[in-house]
Amino acid sequence: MSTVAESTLVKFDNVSFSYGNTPILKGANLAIPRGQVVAIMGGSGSGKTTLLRLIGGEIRPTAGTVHVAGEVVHELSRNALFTMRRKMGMLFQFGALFTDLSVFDNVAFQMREHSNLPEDMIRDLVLMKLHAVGLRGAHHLMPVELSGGMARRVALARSIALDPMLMMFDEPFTGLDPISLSVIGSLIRRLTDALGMTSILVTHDVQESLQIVDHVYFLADGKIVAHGTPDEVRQSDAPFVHQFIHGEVDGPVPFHYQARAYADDLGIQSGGN
Ligand SMILES: Nc1ncnc2c1ncn2[C@@H]1O[C@H](COP(=O)(O)OP(=O)(O)OP(=O)(O)O)[C@@H](O)[C@H]1O
Repeated sequence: MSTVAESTLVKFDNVSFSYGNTPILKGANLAIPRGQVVAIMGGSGSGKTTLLRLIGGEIRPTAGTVHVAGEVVHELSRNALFTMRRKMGMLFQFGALFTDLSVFDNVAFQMREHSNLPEDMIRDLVLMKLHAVGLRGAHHLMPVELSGGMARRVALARSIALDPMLMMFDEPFTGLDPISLSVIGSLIRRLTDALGMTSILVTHDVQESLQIVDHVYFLADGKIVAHGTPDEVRQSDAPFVHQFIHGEVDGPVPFHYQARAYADDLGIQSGGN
């Protein structure tokens, strides 16, 4: 019997994870309700992508449990994990399109691979997904003919081809001009609502994500150290949250990578004696 509430889609219970001897997550706790768009923020290398990979079952926690839709991901059989993954869509920053396939065939690809739908139905579904991202008229183009923003929208249409329950976005805004960036942001929000999905966004783009998310989680030192609604985080006095939201160079997330004393590197004696 599942102990995870019906309304919770993703839950981390005391999850730890290490790459070799390097601990990345150290007892992280997190609960993401169904239907929400949430952002995970944290310093570079804090483990945000690792968190997504744990949800997708690509890697296993060294301690604790990751629940998705009431199932413990790392206890699933190979087949069950495969089925679960088909309910997850992923859009990564460098999630390139197949360059030798048209826009239409890029979006149709997964439907053809993973369903027995007849071609006329695939055609209608592909055009519907492309319409949702505003690119039905571009179905015949090749990826090389698209702008960066259009390519990202096609990748988005492709990632929702199989109507996922959960979408994971890793840096979806990187490299986009301001207009394309807000188009992608509002599409993430609108598609999540219209398709009844849940979306997790890993991003450094604070201002854009605060416009579209329901909740923000801050990851630091292997744990979720703070979370709240956009209004709560904007008003937060917590130093870590403040540094992030206001883009301050130094703070709890240090500017300098940990180093020995400067004097030692320069080969001079440090002061005092
Ligand atoms: N396959 C791997 N093997 C060993 N170390 C890894 C591997 N993948 C990531 N790491 C390390 O684990 C840490 C966390 O990586 P992760 O990609 O989860 O961070 P992140 O928060 O997404 O970072 P960024 O914002 O810079 O993308 C980093 O220090 C990274 O160098």
